[in-house]
Amino acid sequence: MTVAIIRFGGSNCDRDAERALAHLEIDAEIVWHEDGLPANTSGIVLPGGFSYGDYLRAGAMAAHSPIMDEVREAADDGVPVLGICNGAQVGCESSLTEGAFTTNESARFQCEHVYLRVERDDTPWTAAYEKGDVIEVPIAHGEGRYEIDDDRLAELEADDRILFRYCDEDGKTGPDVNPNGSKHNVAGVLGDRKSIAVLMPHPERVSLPDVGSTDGQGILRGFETAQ
Ligand SMILES: NC(=O)CC[C@H](N)C(=O)O
Repeated sequence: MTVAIIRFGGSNCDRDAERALAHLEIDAEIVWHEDGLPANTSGIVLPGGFSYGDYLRAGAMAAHSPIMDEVREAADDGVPVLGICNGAQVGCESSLTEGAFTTNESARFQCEHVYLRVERDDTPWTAAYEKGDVIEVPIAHGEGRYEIDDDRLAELEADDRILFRYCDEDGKTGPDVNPNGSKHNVAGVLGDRKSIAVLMPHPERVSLPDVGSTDGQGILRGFETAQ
């Protein structure tokens, strides 16, 4: 089992993901996007960063790399795919997941710890938690406001495809605990199967005990659970 962490020009959280996965003894390697997916790929991380300097819209240019066609095919074959922050933006821009991550309501880059409520626990990414659990995970983005049209959001909610919502310490969601103005406090969503997920917060930054919290480990363990 090898998780391919796809590096685009401007990715900067690829090594963080590699270290966090190594700590969990999940085999992973960084793959330059122009080299294509290795044949033994059993999982895919679209890491955080500023691919192509966030030109046009964050993630929009990386979404056009030919490797994203391979990612789509692998995802359709059931290979687990996790998009983190800029990777979440790439995921939405390449239609792996629905909606878009747009400029924060504050119009500023925000770097802070937030609370997330686990909205369902029957996915590889959340099997380590219980539905309703609250985890603390950092955000670091300027374009993290989840946007989607109302009808489509209602369908996603009816299909139970919202994975995480921003909340307070007690798990209450609402406009006052919404760091970036995301619609319905959405912080992470599933694609058209449970093995495809994207989220704006950074689980790989709270996975090593040395950095003070391991709340994000369960999300990365999805690569084991999905096998
Ligand atoms: N940490 C990141 O991945 C940065 C995300 C993105 N480029 C933004 O600022 O919105």
